[in-house]
Amino acid sequence: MSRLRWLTAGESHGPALVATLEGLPAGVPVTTEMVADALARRRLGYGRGARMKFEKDEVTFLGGVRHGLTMGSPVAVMVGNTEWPKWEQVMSADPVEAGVLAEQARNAPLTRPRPGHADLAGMQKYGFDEARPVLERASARETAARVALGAVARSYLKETAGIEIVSHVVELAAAKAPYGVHPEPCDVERLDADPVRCLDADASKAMVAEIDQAHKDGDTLGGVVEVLAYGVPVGLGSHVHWDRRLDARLAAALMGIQAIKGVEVGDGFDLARVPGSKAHDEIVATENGIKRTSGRAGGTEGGLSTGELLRVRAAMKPIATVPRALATVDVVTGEAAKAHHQRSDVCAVPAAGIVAEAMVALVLADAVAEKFGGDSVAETHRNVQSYLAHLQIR
Ligand SMILES: Cc1cc2nc3c(=O)[nH]c(=O)nc-3n(C[C@H](O)[C@H](O)[C@H](O)COP(=O)(O)O)c2cc1C
Ligand SMILES: C=C(O[C@@H]1CC(C(=O)O)=C[C@@H](OP(=O)(O)O)[C@H]1O)C(=O)O
Repeated sequence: MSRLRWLTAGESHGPALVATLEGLPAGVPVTTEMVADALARRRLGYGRGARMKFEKDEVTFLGGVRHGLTMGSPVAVMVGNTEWPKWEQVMSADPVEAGVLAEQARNAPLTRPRPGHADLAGMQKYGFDEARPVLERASARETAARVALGAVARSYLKETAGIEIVSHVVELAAAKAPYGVHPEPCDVERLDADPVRCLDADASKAMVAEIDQAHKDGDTLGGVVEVLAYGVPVGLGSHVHWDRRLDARLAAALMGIQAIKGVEVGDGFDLARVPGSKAHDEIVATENGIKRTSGRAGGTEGGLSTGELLRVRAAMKPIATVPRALATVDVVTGEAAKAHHQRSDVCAVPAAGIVAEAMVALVLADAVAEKFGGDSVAETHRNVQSYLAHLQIR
């Protein structure tokens, strides 16, 4: 089934994140600049914390790419954490003398687990007496590695099938963009220039105001992002088994992003609130072939892509490290305490949109590789063209 395999490793304050992607054909255009640009987009967004301002993402390809093209071998990419020098002892892979560690304020044991994070359950499960070994990996810093692989997957999708992916913020706390299906790709540069990556100017202003207020209140916010994929051919995924369904694969991938608590395909939960006559996309014959009259289903039916615009949404909970710290228990004393808080994002919804784009790209790349195979980009492209040219019903 799955033709692509991918993994990430690395901690938030370790030397680097690394990621590998295996199963791509040869000939996918990939450059360091392409990945660096994708990572720069992940750093965008009003409401992010201090670390985003001073940390740089240092991209190095370790394998799989030569002279700007993949070779068919596993792609390995490293994203350096420029914070590392401050954490060299605290996060050292090799043992460090107790005396040296004791001098490190950063090494103070984190015994007041933060609600909404993996801290407490992770400490209990893995047998740690403080949260550092849990939070280092649970941190959304890891999403930089996914975005790096997502950039490679996007290039593959564009070259082989002409698929383009973009996300935008549709809700941020109480501020909401008007409903729209967006049949044509937007100007991505303009969208990225918006402080919250929202397509509606009035909603964008309201979202910025929400963030300013939360900042003043010592609070944090969540929101909803929508990912649109243009040019997805009919027939990715399948109705024949639950784990082949494209909608299920997209939902799992989006839910796998830190802090994502809900996923919708197309109109999602709203579809449950309207009668069937208003819930589905009717099929009509047009000069350009068979089409749907609306995009409520979000481009999948029965677990298969329909060839219409793919549209999925992900809901992010508010940042869990709330400045006005939440109640917890000090696990050493057993006494009531306030959760650890040093610095944090007020809102990371625009960044979560970029991560969601990467996850959608990886799922679609897997589905394209599975359906069309090929060991070179040219071969995959030929297979896509031939399939589309020979569709019996169109
Ligand atoms: C792009 C991005 C940035 C994030 N930044 C922060 C942050 O600065 N502080 C924080 O407490 N949580 C942040 N989070 C969320 C936490 O990592 C997440 O809430 C936590 O791991 C627990 O979420 P879970 O219950 O979904 O696993 C961020 C998430 C994403 C996707
Ligand atoms: C570093 C990134 O995001 C981090 C995600 C994060 C969390 O708890 O998820 C907490 C913050 O890190 P720190 O605890 O070091 O301040 C964010 O800055 C990043 O996105 O590159």
